[in-house]
Amino acid sequence: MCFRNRPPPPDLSTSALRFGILGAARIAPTALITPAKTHPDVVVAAIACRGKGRGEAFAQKHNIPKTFTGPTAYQDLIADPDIDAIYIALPNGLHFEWAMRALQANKHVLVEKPMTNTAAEAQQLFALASKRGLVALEAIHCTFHPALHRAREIVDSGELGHVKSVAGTFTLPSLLSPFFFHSDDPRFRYDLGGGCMMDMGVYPLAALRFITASDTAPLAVTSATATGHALDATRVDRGMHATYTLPLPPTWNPEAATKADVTAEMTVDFATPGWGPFGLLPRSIKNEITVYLEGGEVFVYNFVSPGMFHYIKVRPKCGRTRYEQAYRFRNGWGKRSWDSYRYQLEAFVDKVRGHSPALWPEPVTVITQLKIIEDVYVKAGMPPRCASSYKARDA
Ligand SMILES: NC(=O)C1=CN([C@@H]2O[C@H](COP(=O)(O)OP(=O)(O)OC[C@H]3O[C@@H](n4cnc5c(N)ncnc54)[C@H](OP(=O)(O)O)[C@@H]3O)[C@@H](O)[C@H]2O)C=CC1
Ligand SMILES: O=C1OC[C@@H](O)[C@H](O)[C@H]1O
Repeated sequence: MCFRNRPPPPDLSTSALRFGILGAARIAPTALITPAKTHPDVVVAAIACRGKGRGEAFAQKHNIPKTFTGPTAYQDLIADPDIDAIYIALPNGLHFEWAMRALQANKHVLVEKPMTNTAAEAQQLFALASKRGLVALEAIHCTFHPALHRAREIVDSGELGHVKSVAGTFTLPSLLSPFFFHSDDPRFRYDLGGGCMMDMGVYPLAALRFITASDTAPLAVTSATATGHALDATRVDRGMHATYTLPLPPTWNPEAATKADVTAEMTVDFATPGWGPFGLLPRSIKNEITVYLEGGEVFVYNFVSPGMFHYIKVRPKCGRTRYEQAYRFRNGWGKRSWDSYRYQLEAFVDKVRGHSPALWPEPVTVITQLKIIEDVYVKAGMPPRCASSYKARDA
């Protein structure tokens, strides 16, 4: 548990950005409702939920003034002229349709990760946003946190020389898995864009691309091994291990850029089995990135939720190991109390307001990541996630 000073609630300006949420999702309070409480320019104004009772209870619990329920709830919320931006916290396979519908209604969109099921869909979505002058952001929150920026800075500083390889792991032990997911979770449904690579996989992939400044470069997938989920073993991955070659900018590692010897590796799992006799010994949660450089290693503990707690271990081959933490940017910007979701919201609002966010992923970053995910599935012998049947009228 983390005890940190919370700043007092800000005065809301009357012109604050008015968010509507699609889906009374578990992640909505963490990703938007709580961060919005400390953002002076954001109001969560409406929630849309298919179930009447659930929607009303959610609205009451989170003090959301307007509730849309029933089969047309999502479309009704999107059509509300009182709403400026839509937060889409639906199963992955529905992101494209509802983000497109929201953009068509001239709303900005904050879309949960992964942005869409396919790279082509993300391309279409960004094209529409750009055509209409709207903001579209994929909510890979950890890359907005100063901790990942600091790790990138250390790697980039050259103090440990050139990058040789990078590894990211985000796994949950099988013992804890049932506390996180029900058996009917959309994460296990192929038709809803499920699979561990689509879910937990987006974090190490985005983080290792970000920390090594290869976030706009196409990674070549060199191997991928999926462990099928018991509910749909040939299409839905419970776990995924993938390796890549990483085209780092030549200024970083000229030798490697020509020999393509910078490698990346990632492992994700919804439910890593135990080990030892009969697999009875439990594993722990793993949530870490390591960059191996010529002169040592940079290790980030808890790269997924660094706002809660994290550390960056810089371990030179010669010399003393040091530990760093970064809850604010080096220039002092940010707040110790902000988590990654709060930094992400700050960036979103800055973009809508025409200011320069501390980080803004270009469409190519998001589209490339989805293409890499498609390649991973193919390499692992599983079908890439299916495209939405939704046909946008204005795309
Ligand atoms: N940024 C982050 O840290 C996290 C992001 N996520 C992402 O957020 C999204 C939602 O995840 P999570 O909060 O766990 O999801 P939940 O299962 O808690 O909620 C999903 C919502 O989707 C709606 N929904 C609409 N159609 C369906 C359907 N066919 N089956 C199931 N639900 C449906 C439901 O809304 P209704 O209320 O209308 O019934 C439900 O509330 C995912 O894309 C996931 O990847 C998830 C966890 C963490
Ligand atoms: O942070 C997370 O951890 C567990 C995942 O299933 C979830 O979707 C993800 O965003």
